[in-house]
Amino acid sequence: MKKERIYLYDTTLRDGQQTPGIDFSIEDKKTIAAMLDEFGVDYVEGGYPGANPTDTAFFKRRQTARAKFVAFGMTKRAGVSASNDPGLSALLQSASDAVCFVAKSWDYHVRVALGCTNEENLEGITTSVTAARMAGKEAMVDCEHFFDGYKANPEYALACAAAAYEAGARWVVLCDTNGGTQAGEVAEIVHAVRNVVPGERLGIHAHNDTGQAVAVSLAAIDAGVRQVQGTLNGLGERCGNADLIALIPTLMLKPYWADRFETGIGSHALAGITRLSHTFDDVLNRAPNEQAPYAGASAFATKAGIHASALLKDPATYEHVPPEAVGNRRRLMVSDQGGKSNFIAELERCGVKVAKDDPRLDTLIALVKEREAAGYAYESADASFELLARGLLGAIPLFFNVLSFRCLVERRYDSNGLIKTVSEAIVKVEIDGEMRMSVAEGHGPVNALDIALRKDLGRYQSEIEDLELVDFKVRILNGGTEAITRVLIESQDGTGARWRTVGVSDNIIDASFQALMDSVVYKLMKNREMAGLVAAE
Ligand SMILES: CC(=O)SCCNC(=O)CCNC(=O)[C@H](O)C(C)(C)COP(=O)(O)OP(=O)(O)OC[C@H]1O[C@@H](n2cnc3c(N)ncnc32)[C@H](O)[C@@H]1OP(=O)(O)O
Ligand SMILES: CC(=O)C(=O)O
Repeated sequence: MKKERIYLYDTTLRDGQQTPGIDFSIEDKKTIAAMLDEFGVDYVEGGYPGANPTDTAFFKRRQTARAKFVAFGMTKRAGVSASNDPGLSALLQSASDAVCFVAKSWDYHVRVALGCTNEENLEGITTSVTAARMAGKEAMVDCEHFFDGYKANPEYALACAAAAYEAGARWVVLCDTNGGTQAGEVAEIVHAVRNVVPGERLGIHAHNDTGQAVAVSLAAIDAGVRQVQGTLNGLGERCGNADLIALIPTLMLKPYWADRFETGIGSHALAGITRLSHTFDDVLNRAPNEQAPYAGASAFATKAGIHASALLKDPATYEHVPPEAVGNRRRLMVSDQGGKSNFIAELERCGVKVAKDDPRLDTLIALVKEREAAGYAYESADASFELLARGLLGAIPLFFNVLSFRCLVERRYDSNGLIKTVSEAIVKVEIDGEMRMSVAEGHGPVNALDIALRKDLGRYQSEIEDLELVDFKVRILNGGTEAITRVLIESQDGTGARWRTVGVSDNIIDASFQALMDSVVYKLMKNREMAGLVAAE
């Protein structure tokens, strides 16, 4: 059976830009357009030329090599001719391959938001599409509020879709602008629209206000539309748009879709989708969503011993698709939910081999479970786990011995009576039989301790110069005056490697110091490339 083509339309740079807190620079836009182009989507909607200086400048030249570069904007205003509408002119003069017009298709909006007649709105659609085509551009129309409009006045919503189609729009896109339409309703309405516009000219643009944007988009495809609009990581106004990072693998890997449809994305590119998702988060300067379908760090992770045991026998037992297909990886994590299989897999990842019947493995598991009950979280602290395991199963050199540490937080008043809070720390360590004492001031007690600990480690000092703390999280595990505190620290070094360590105590400074110590010791151990050297033989 010949597969039908689904066209992928990305609106990250336009609807994504409408997300609260998102403000792309022109350089961001160029980077993102290039990423999308290389990935293989069919259309990149670059923004709204004429609406702001960034978008106007961005449309001075074509920004994609392969994908069609689309300018977005509204249809001609009522009461002016096409040639006298500055908004329309900006779209037509932009260096785009296509123009996507947003048009009203709900008579209530025509009356309230536009304040013109239904006929004037239809005329605006026809005139705008014709003008874009005459300018040599592919024209398409986003029928705003189409589903709500159809429910209120089906004849008028259909007349808007038909006007766009009859004027020669390549795509008539049905938008669930307020994001409340249910998947079943969308399917029903798409079937009705196909009486006036053929499915191969219809698109869907869904918002995620009920958490169903991907489901709604798939329902529309099932009902006959052949273009789907969405964004990277589901960015978009309010709760976002259909997430292309979830939608594309579903279309390509699930036989229900893949047996009938194809996209312009190859399987090699699909294996880069996790990287695409994370690189995009980097551009936004935000942490990736660990639970994101397909691309999240937890998407193929398990803590559960029963799952890990079966996964090691055959990954298909607990995976709906192979993680490699989307460039992600399987993670069997150690925790109080894990059995021997989780531990053996994690130890192997660290380069430590241990037999399933080695009694030290039972000791390690018991120790991890006991410590987790006390508040440690080893699934989030890979380096602390490795140190614990290597200490128990093999050997870790005693690089240095901390004899004591002290922390002081003092509130001082200067001569003008202004308050200044100062943190000071003193750390005493013994290295090669010699005692060294370091004193440091910091922005807070933990910062002061960190500086003091890393100030003078004798012959190891040069090895930790590139060590950097990149994240510090504190969690109070129980309330009251005897609260237990868990500190998680993320560190990195000049090689770009990152590792996480944990400390737990009823004293936040003590918990922080444990996590700091683990970070430094892990770095020294990593430097020596100890993998294999301390394996439990
Ligand atoms: C569903 C969506 O996401 S659609 C995309 C929404 N995105 C944006 O609005 C972002 C970019 N927008 C902008 O920068 C500005 O709104 C501009 C530059 C487009 C227009 O700015 P202004 O001229 O100051 O108008 P303003 O934003 O106040 O109001 C929008 C106007 O467009 C009109 N309009 C809205 N949709 C349409 C349409 N499809 N066709 C014709 N006119 C329309 C409104 O009736 C309103 O007209 P009015 O000024 O006579 O009341
Ligand atoms: C066009 C658009 O973004 C919408 O209707 O939601």
